[in-house]
Amino acid sequence: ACTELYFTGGTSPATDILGSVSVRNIEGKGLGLVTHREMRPGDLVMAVQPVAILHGPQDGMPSPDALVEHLKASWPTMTPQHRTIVRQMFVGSTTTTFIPESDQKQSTDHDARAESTPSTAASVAAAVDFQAVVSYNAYGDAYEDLPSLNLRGGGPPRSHVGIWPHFSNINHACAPNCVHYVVDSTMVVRAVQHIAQGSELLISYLGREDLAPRQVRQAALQSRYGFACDCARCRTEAELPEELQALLEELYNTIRHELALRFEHLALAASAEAEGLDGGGAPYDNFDDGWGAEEDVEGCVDGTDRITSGTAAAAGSGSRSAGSRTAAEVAKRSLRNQADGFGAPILAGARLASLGQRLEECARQLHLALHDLHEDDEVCEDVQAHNLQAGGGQQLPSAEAAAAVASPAVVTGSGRQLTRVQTVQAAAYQLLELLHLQAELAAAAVGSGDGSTAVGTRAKATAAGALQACWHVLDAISRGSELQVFQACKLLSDALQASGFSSSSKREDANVARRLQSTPSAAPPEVREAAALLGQSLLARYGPLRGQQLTKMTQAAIRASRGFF
Ligand SMILES: C[S@@+](CC[C@H](N)C(=O)[O-])C[C@H]1O[C@@H](n2cnc3c(N)ncnc32)[C@H](O)[C@@H]1O
Repeated sequence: ACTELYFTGGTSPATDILGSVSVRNIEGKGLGLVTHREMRPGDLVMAVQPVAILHGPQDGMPSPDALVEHLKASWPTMTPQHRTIVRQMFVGSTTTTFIPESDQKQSTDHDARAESTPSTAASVAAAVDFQAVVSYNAYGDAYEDLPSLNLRGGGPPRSHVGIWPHFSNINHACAPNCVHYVVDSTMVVRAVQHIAQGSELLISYLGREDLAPRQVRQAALQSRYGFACDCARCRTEAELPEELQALLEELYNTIRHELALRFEHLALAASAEAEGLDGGGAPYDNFDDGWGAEEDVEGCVDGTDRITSGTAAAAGSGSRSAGSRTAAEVAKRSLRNQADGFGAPILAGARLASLGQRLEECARQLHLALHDLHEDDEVCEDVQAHNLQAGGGQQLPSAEAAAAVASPAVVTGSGRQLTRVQTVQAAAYQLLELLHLQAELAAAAVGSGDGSTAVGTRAKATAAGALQACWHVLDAISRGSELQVFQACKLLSDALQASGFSSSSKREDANVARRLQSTPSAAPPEVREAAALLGQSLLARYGPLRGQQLTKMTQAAIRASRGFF
């Protein structure tokens, strides 16, 4: 259902499409949305039009305050149904009384009568806490779904801040069973897992912060939405040994506040050097990575987050790249942007080597912790442990530990409950991303030399392994997310290039999806495997697409991912 939405230029369904779902009281959470039938990955939960929305340029997302003013101003002309929806929205307390479905129409009619004159509408408006409605229910992002924007031939991506009916009833989980995104002005929600009939439908409120360890996620949710998250992932992570939880937090801080910045500095220095400037001596800690201080993030529209307060949206630039990319992504993007100016001397240089050592040391610590966890974990059936046990833990050299941590075999768990190992990997996601980047750079540096050394081959294997591990981590905690789709695109592009199935020319790449579909057996196994992973991500995000539609969506996703990384 609703696949046309992705392909037709800017037109949105005139009416809301709602799957078989309804609002229920959920213990400890107030209201929530449950499904009346079993759902599969890709099933549509809803495609709904906003009650109120403001658009802006990508780097100028409208502020929550502007949305508050917009709501107030449009109140008199809003449909009675929309007014009722807004008045019943969560405003900071979970004591909202649940209105049974059978009474909802009645109450809507009653509200419509009560507000039929402008003066009653004005007095009702005075009683609505618009600020709180926006704080707890609005959602903003620096851009809409990029592959479908691409398909619809839309112009530059627009930012948006809005409120959508039904969507605002969905509660949060750190490894949710649904994905959500905006196409034009339509909010689309789809199931990304098998969901049993009667289960609660859940999304993530966190954006990229869902790649952080439990303490960081919990602090964000508490300060922005006022609740202590007790989801399955949080509970599993809370049961990890305390030292391991502390290590994950430490690794997260090291990666985010130190190593990603150093990688970015390396990129800037490289480009300065390429231009003949003396950029190499600048202290890395003077670089602004676009994240701002941790405290600054609080209370802003954080990328894919909902709005957290009426204060200025997206502190700083208001763009998703500042608000919700991981620090590793920022570094990656920066490096790729500079790719033209990159010279082998920098890539092969001492700085890359010392960064690599720091990363490998982090990976070694994580490897040892995973090794202990595995030994400790008698029922860890779906974890293939060979790479955890390789080298007997303590003795494993750090480079091999890095390769082992980056191996996707660690995260092949397919059970519906996250394993403890999967929660550890998810909390260390940014380490995997940087390992991938570092290995890719190392391979490129060797490649620019004699191009065929064992070091280069190993680096390439580590890079591919780390990228696959990233995909699997995302499959466990945010299947169907934009990031998972884009990581799959990168995997496919890399596999195509490595196998020689496709040249690196863009024109050639644009035909990749078509060729893969028409002659799948002609593709080498690693290409078919990467194409299958991309297919899974696309199914979860966009529902079942067939023939031409799937080909077009694959091409659009690959194009959009190029602009992203
Ligand atoms: C957009 S509303 C979601 C619907 C809301 N539960 C209601 O009663 O209308 C967001 C609020 O729901 C509550 N909430 C969402 N996810 C929760 C969770 N996992 N645990 C507890 N409360 C949650 C929090 O109070 C949060 O501020």
